[in-house]
Amino acid sequence: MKNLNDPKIIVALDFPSQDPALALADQLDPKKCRLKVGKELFTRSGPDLVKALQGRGFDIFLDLKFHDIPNTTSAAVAAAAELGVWMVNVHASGGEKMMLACRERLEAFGPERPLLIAVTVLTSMSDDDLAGIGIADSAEVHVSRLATLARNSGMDGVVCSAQEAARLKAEQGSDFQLVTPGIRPLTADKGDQQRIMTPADALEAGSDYLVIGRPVTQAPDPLAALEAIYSEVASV
Ligand SMILES: O=C(O)c1cc(=O)[nH]c(=O)n1[C@@H]1O[C@H](COP(=O)(O)O)[C@@H](O)[C@H]1O
Repeated sequence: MKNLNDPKIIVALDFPSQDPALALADQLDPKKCRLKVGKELFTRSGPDLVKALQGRGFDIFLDLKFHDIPNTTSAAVAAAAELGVWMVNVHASGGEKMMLACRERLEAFGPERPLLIAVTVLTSMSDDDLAGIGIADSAEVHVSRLATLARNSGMDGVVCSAQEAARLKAEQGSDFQLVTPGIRPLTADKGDQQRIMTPADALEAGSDYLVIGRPVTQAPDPLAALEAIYSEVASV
């Protein structure tokens, strides 16, 4: 991993409450990773926890995957920007008007606004799961469609599987940020993820940021697990 001032690994702090989240953060280094605060932790511990993590020097990806009518979603994104988070996300399935409203609302925050990212198809979903919600296309095709919609709606990038990264970089261009969860080091369990890739393969494929949760947070020594991933990708 070449540039440690722009850490490419985002550790998902999927903890039930503030204490274990801060305990893990205190074992990590803001020069080596960013942190993701998601639904469970934010619902319990809220903006104060985000501020506590920012106070420790970490950039925060607020992963609340907003998906609602344009007025509601854009107001939520503005609230995230006021919190000073580095990245915030919405569901691309919310549509063009919703995403455009979010982007327009963020303009007021100037160049320091958060990166605005759209979730395409969740990495826990297979082609069969998509069929179950009435989408006959493969995940790869549907992700491409949603990524094009997201770019045309002013998004800075998308959340997708690293399996789709090479195709999306070719289709959307190198500036369009690819944030890829479903990352599994060679020795890790797949868990509930379906569309997975190793950290090194994901970076090779064009991922800009790797979102990694349990392989780090559930490891007996989380810092050692993070360092092992850095070693695994050292040549990329
Ligand atoms: O938006 C996300 O971060 C996200 C999107 C997606 O499609 N899949 C996905 O796993 N995530 C998040 O990425 C993290 C993955 O965690 P692990 O599976 O434990 O590595 C979780 O916090 C998920 O909420």
